[in-house]
Amino acid sequence: MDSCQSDSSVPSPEEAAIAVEQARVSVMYDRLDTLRAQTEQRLTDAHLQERSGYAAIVERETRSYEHARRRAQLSSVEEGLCFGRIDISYGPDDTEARYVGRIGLRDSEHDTILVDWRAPAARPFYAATPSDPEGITRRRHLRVRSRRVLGLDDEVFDADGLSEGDRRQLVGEAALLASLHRGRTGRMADIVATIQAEQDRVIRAQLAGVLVVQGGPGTGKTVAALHRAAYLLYTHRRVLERRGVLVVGPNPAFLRYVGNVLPSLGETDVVMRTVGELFPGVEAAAHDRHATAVLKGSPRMIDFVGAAVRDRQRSPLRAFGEADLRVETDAGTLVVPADVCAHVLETTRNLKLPHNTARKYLVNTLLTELARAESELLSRPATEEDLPHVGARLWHEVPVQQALDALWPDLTPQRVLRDLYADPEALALVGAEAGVAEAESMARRPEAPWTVEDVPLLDEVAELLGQDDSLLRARQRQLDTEREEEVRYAQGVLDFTGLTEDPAEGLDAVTLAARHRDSGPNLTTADRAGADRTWSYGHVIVDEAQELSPMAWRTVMRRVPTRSLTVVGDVAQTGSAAGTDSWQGSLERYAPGKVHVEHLRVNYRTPAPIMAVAADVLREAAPDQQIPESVREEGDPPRAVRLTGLDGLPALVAEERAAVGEGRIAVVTSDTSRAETAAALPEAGRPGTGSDDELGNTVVVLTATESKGLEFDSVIVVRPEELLAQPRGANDLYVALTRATKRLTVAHEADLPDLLKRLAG
Ligand SMILES: Nc1ncnc2c1ncn2[C@@H]1O[C@H](COP(=O)(O)OP(=O)(O)OP(=O)(O)O)[C@@H](O)[C@H]1O
Repeated sequence: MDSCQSDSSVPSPEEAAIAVEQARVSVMYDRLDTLRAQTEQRLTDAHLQERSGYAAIVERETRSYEHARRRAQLSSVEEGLCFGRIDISYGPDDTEARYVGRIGLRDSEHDTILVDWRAPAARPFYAATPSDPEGITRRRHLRVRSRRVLGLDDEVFDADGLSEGDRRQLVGEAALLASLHRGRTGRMADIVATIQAEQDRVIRAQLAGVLVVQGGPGTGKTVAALHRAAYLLYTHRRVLERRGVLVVGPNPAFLRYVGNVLPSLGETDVVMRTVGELFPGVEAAAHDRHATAVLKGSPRMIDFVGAAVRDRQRSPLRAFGEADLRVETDAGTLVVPADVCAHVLETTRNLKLPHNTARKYLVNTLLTELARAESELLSRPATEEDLPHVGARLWHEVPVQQALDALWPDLTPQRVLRDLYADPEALALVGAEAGVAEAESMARRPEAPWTVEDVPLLDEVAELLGQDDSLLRARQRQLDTEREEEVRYAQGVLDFTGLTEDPAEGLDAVTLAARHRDSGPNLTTADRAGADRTWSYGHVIVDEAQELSPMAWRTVMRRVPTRSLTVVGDVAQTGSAAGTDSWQGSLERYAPGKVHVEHLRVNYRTPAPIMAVAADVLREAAPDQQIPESVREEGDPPRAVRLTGLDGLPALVAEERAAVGEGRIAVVTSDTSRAETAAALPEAGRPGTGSDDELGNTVVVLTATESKGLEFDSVIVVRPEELLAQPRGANDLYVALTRATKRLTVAHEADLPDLLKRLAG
């Protein structure tokens, strides 16, 4: 079937080529349909399998899971199944046409008809350049919609005939530009059909070591990092399927924005988190004020946190204001003398065990001393062997527990920090001990929510506390609930298959659930990894990594002891108070000699006229940084508009709506003007409102920080003078200006800042 042929009886060369490709593509879709039908059938067969016995049931469940996975993968590749072809020359008259697509396909004879984009055989499709064609004579991009081949873009690699300018030409320029001109939807799309050579190097880099991808705004760092995750999962599936991949992003709105890309590439087993979500059980989204954020992110917090935990290990004098330990019990007042208490405390500390583990030693030793005191008080001599039993009995008396808890309590990370923040005296004491004079600035109410900056501190405390019983207990409760669920599920399996419980054979729902759990098909690696603070991931990708503080890096590194990371960011966009301005400075200590930096230099987002405005700001924000070169030379001229108040914003937004049609508009403000701007535009969406589709709104109001990593057809930057007055003002303004894919308006009330004078002309 070829709908693209014209009515004329002689097709043009392009029409003829399209007809040839249509025939090939149709074969691929036919094969896809066959595979889908087969998978569906296997899934049904697995469900109906009649063999009984544990092994058969477990096998069936495992197979069902695998078939369901395959079904999901086959259905995610419908659009754009095949998007490219390379012609490889092995000699005169010996050419192979190799097709590249979202997955690999073989025909019924087992011959390859489509190569997975991640396979080594597909590499030349992305990596070939006119100066290094990698053995291919032609690269062809196929434009396919709804199974129809609509058009072709060819690049012929005839290196001899090319000028230097042509050599620098981008890979598949026509296909790339077509994809860049598309309007924005509020969700990032995959770029599998138009990955560029410099991005391909990043995507296919080796798994080991720390790969830093440094690049200006819009150079495709994020999208390349996500494709790298898909590539690594494909290439190193056995390692990564077991250990999982973690992607750390700057904020929840960003994670939702990019959340489509991996599923569209057929990958769902990736854990996505912000730094504020890295500590299971805590979901922090708010940030501390600038100075507090700097303090909490600084390595000085390592000593501070250590001092905070030591502060909970107290002498009777510190805990009760008395040198001896005195406890009122049923038998009378028991006394452990000050020197004995001091000795026990010192010995416990010298064990150098985590706090909650060491507590067990301290409690047992002091219970023995209290037992000795009781036997003396009652004049009832007890042997050394008796004392532990007496101590165990004393532990059941509430005043005993309270007294020992006051000396060396069982702690959770949350409790350590919450108590400390709520107690200015303790803050001052701990600060003095750790040399942090400004510690009191961290004071706050106990009910205040956790901030993103607290999360690395919680993680640090957790390390010092060791295995925490209360968390274990919570986990145990969770496991119990899961187990109940599994039993219910297993019961369902039994009911569904018509197998009845047979206690004689041991076939019951509980045992089946246990078997099922051991084979583990229903709990994915991502599920398990995400819930476990001490999980070691196979690979970690950190996006907008310039925002991470030294303390946040420690938290991330704990999750990847092998130091297999992809770190993506732009030191010129650092807005966070404690963020990075040198990759080597932040990372070298964790992986000496293993940090490798790749640069992305081409901007795929911002047209040249807008980038020129941003470049003036970049020279101020980060004079050493290279200005990315825009792929798109043309674009609407950016403009400055003077407002007399924010009530002028709705009219500006209306103009932009008219200009971008279905496209999306962001109004970017300073932190101080955010509320006022949102009030002036009540119809606009705002992140953090909890709605999943907040970025799907046509118009959104964002601060520069919230806009990180996102992009919009039109951007209105409000009150640039206020953005510049923020602590990393020039960086914030740079971020705001570079969000635009088509149009930029700067709405100012004060005089236009000098940095933006280009807009005045
Ligand atoms: N090879 C490509 N083909 C098509 N589109 C691309 C390509 N590379 C990048 N893009 C598009 O360019 C835009 C910018 O990419 P991305 O957001 O990954 O850049 P970034 O470097 O992370 O930017 P920022 O630093 O501002 O967060 C996205 O819309 C992305 O889809």
